[in-house]
Amino acid sequence: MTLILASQSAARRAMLSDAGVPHDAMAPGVDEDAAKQALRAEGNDARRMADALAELKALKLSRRFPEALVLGCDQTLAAVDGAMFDKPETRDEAAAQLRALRGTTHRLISAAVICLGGEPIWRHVDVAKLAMRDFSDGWLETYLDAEWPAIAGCVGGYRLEGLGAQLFARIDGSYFTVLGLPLLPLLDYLRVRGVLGS
Ligand SMILES: Nc1nc2c(ncn2[C@H]2C[C@H](O)[C@@H](COP(=O)(O)OP(=O)(O)OP(=O)(O)O)O2)c(=O)[nH]1
Repeated sequence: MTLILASQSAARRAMLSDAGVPHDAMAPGVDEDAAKQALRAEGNDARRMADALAELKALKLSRRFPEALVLGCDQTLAAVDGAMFDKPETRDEAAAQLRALRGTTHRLISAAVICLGGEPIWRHVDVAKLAMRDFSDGWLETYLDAEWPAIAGCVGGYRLEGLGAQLFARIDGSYFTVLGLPLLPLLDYLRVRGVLGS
């Protein structure tokens, strides 16, 4: 049975490929901004947002390919005060987000939903807690000189790998969840489904 990844995320595609999961990747073709706005207006928290957006993406392609397993994913960030951050559109926005997060612990919530025949059949939400150190403004500029615009596609305005490791004092949770996919629970399920060997 084919697995379709309903995602344009390079990180998600790489995680699946590197883990030996055969899949086709396709853009989910949903208006995420409109969906996020509606979900926020309904008062959904970061966890519910991630789960609902992951399902939306998976459902959209599952209706087109009802015979395939379709995986949708989404990641949200909740700051210690409950504020939600998304992907920065400018370097200044990335700087502002990182200044707001430094010296605090925030949560990255990564959700995955699998649909078959237009119906959700599996879902998992995983949370990582990241304690960001109180880095200096000077160090922040060094980081952005090196990492902008590569971090423009990342929730929170950072990549953990590479120089991004210097942002953090401590991380509790899965590396994969930080990169946007609850990979280990997904692999478990794919073994149950017989997509992967056990
Ligand atoms: N390489 C890397 N990517 C990260 C990291 N943290 C988050 N990301 C990326 C993974 C996802 O592509 C993106 C999370 O944003 P979304 O969940 O909205 O996914 P995105 O719009 O990129 O793709 P999709 O909606 O799945 O088509 O941030 C990290 O530490 N390293």
